[in-house]
Amino acid sequence: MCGGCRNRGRCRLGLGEITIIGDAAHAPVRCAPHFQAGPNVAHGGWTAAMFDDIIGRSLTQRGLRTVTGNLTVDFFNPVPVGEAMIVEVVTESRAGRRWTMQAMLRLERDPSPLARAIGVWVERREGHFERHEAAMRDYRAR
Ligand SMILES: CCCCCCCC(=O)SCCNC(=O)CCNC(=O)[C@H](O)C(C)(C)COP(=O)(O)OP(=O)(O)OC[C@H]1O[C@@H](n2cnc3c(N)ncnc32)[C@H](O)[C@@H]1OP(=O)(O)O
Repeated sequence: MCGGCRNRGRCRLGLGEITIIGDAAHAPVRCAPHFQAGPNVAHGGWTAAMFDDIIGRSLTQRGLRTVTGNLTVDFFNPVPVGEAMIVEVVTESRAGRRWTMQAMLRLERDPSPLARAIGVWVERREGHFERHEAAMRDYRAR
């Protein structure tokens, strides 16, 4: 679970446990009603956040300490609210610290993709968060 939900013990995005199989992964997801945009349709930002979290956590579960470098989402069909869906993640390639990842979102019982994400995750250098904290301290002191 991400830092925002860990203390609550519940993923507010509605994302389930990730199963890792080699360099691929899958997870059950369900868009909660508070992320509704159009009638019974998920906000596109939910779909992007869901992909970001699932791909990032799948890498974390593989022992890789990464952050999202970039993320592109293709929206093929409206994503329903409250419906059981599956996200499938594959590793496209690795070059140095850069991992190119792809993921698909589909209904639990239908193979057609609703949305696809492709992006680059970058392995963090040691002290990543400490440098960020220090930069913010400097900024606030200005
Ligand atoms: C457990 C909960 C999991 C939840 C998952 C959620 C994931 C997230 O949302 S993370 C938050 C969003 N992302 C961020 O905040 C990242 C902000 N960016 C940064 O901190 C830095 O730009 C960072 C770490 C990506 C790169 O900085 P730095 O470590 O100095 O690396 P740098 O030397 O510039 O680049 C390293 C490599 O990455 C590549 N790279 C850097 N930035 C990007 C980018 N935006 N896109 C693609 N590639 C990139 C570089 O080209 C370089 O490649 P190569 O080694 O082949 O030359």
